[in-house]
Amino acid sequence: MIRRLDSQDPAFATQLAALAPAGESSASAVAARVAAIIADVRERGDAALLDYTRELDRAPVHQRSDIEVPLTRLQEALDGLPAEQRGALETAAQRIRDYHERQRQEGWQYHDAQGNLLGQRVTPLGRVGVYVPGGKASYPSSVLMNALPASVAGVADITMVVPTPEGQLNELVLAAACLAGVSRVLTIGGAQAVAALAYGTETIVAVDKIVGPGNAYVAEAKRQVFGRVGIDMVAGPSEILIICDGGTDPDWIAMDLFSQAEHDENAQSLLLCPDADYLDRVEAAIHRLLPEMERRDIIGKSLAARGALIRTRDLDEAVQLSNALAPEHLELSVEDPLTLVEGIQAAGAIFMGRYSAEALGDYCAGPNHVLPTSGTARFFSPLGVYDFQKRSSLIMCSAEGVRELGAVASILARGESLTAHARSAEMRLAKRSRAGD
Ligand SMILES: NC(=O)c1ccc[n+]([C@@H]2O[C@H](COP(=O)([O-])OP(=O)(O)OC[C@H]3O[C@@H](n4cnc5c(N)ncnc54)[C@H](O)[C@@H]3O)[C@@H](O)[C@H]2O)c1
Ligand SMILES: N[C@H](CO)Cc1c[nH]c[nH+]1
Ligand SMILES: [Zn+2]
Repeated sequence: MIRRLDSQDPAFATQLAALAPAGESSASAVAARVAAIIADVRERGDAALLDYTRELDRAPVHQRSDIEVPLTRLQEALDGLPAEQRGALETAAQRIRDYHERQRQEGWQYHDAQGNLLGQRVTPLGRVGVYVPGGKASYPSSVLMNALPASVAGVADITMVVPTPEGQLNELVLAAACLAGVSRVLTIGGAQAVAALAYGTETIVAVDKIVGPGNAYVAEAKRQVFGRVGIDMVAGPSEILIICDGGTDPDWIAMDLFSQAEHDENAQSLLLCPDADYLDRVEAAIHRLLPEMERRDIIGKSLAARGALIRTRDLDEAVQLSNALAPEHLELSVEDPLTLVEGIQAAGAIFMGRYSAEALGDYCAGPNHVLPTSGTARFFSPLGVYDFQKRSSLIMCSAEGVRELGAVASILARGESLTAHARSAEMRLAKRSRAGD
């Protein structure tokens, strides 16, 4: 059910490469389908949205108002939650907000030696679209993780889209949208929702940036509309990579592997450990615990397709392999994680020590659970407040301050044969700023 690999095996590199996400052929079929959906939504607007939502989500939507959830319904959902669920959601929201408040960037400025003011102004994006996945499961936690950083950044208009298969609203998702201060909720999903957010329709105002995870159709649609709007990242299926020294309860590790496998058949769960006996015990735990899982079919398929228990030479080699894979979630389930973490170069989120289950980060630890996947942690970061802030450079030259700058600019502009640039700078060297002075 889950393969065993050994890093000392000559075939290891090939075996590891075979665990990469789905290949080019399925990707190009998805790309073609997505391009057609985007073109259709651009052409037919709301009518196309209604058609795709009926076809792909099997939802009974016939007019524009059928795909919008009134804001009063969000408050009703929050008020109607059992006290235990409401408490958990509010605790998670508060912890996520507290963490993200620390990410907010402020502008800055200074005066140079010539008396010119230089600086950076930081402002929130005006309007963002938040994609909340909803095809195979509902994700109230993703509502909080996407919308709260936008709200902390000061985004005034947060449009949330979420598919509702068969038209079934999820009360926790609506309640989370209420807590996160979402401005508008539309029950649409997939490439059609991304297209509507990027280009606008009769009833949906186009946004400046689209964030949030989703399946292959959502990821591809975000890739295709990038440039028209900003996006956070192109996320693939969920991943977990665990480095263990053999000292953690094997049941805990088996369950941590399941926790990402249960998201998707294409999710990836890897365990790296130098102790072969320990890997035997984890494998036994996997076989014993899997039948108890509600989503055992998905977990089983995911572990068989992309999972592996890998014996490494030592923990240092495990760190090197992890750096090469740059996993979305990395657990350092070892005695001294603070030393091991020093060697980690790329990972979306790092969970340190035997108690730090990845699942805690998914819901309520505080850091964001929207993370780079498929090796993109080499250059992408977790979703954060910084994704909802933009920066403008500030330059204010004084009559005295311009002298040195103008002379330098003039020389460099003439070196580029850009006479207008040069003269624009030179004119300010000689004259006062106001005509007639
Ligand atoms: N990274 C994160 O933070 C995070 C959080 C939660 C979920 N996830 C991931 O997000 C994904 C969610 O996927 P999902 O499918 O459950 O929900 P989803 O909302 O991403 O996708 C559902 C939509 O896909 C579209 N779709 C499905 N089949 C299609 C087809 N044949 N043609 C065109 N469009 C089609 C439909 O429009 C449907 O509304 C999973 O991979 C999960 O692991 C990631
Ligand atoms: N593990 C997912 C991100 O890869 C996030 C999530 C939401 N709910 C449970 N898990
Ligand atoms: Zn998860």
